[in-house]
Amino acid sequence: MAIEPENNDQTAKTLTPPDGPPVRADGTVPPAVRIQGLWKKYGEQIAVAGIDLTLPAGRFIGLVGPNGAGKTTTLSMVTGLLRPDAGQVEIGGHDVWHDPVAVKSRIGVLPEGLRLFERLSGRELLAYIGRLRGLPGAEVDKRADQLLQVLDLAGAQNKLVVDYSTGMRKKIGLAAALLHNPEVLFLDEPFEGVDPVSAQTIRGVLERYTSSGATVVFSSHVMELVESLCDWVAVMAGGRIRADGPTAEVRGDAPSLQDAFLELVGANGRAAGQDLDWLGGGAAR
Ligand SMILES: Nc1ncnc2c1ncn2[C@@H]1O[C@H](COP(=O)(O)OP(=O)(O)OP(=O)(O)O)[C@@H](O)[C@H]1O
Repeated sequence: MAIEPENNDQTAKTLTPPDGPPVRADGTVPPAVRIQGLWKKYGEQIAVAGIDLTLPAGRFIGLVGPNGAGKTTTLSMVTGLLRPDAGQVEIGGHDVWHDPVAVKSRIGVLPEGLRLFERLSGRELLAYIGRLRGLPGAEVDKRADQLLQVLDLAGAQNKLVVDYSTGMRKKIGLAAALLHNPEVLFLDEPFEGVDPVSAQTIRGVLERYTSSGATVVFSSHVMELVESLCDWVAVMAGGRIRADGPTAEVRGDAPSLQDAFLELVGANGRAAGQDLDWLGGGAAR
């Protein structure tokens, strides 16, 4: 499918946010994300139990928590993909549900279980997303070339997305989320299923992106990764925020963020498989 680029500078000016965090008229910078009283229940299951959380702009932020903590549900509500039962979310000072266009032009999202247009090539997918974002064709071409190159997808740019591997899907999804140079990028488990070389590549792209003043919020279970990448963390468990703040503060006196995390979510000292006395090659069957 050929998508002809069209020059539409005016729309691009409206939709493309400036580099770095936005500044209010009084010179202050609104937080990247402000969450107040956010609730979500699925039937009787409380997934998110009325959380309040403020994430500052220009940081590399990790949202961590055990399986079922409510991370995906929170990120889905914060990015406008899932309607909360109650509560309010603002991105850069704009309400996610009352001002969706302003919010969506400022954010990039790599959701969990990413759905892509499978019958487009990687290159066509970026061209299509660029047009949806209102970017001029020539600018989309330039950015797509650079993103495909940096993410090591240039050789696969004409391959259909349906034929991409898991890691390649993450990378083309990341390219699509970055194409319009958002102020805040939300990534749900961006490193899951990604080989160490690709993980290093993604990491480099994200570090470069935050160094220019943009904000990354990503969820992960890999504590070493979060500790080495993030300067701010929020720890979730049972639908609540257990701790949040600069990584060093949340870690406190614990030897590592992993230890602090286990303490915070109440998993320290939990018996690890003592009851499985039948398990193991040498045990009687
Ligand atoms: N669509 C749904 N219907 C019913 N329950 C759901 C649904 N989505 C999530 N839940 C429940 O809500 C809770 C939070 O789930 P969520 O996926 O947000 O957690 P998570 O922290 O992202 O977990 P993981 O790290 O395993 O991906 C869990 O108990 C889960 O079973």
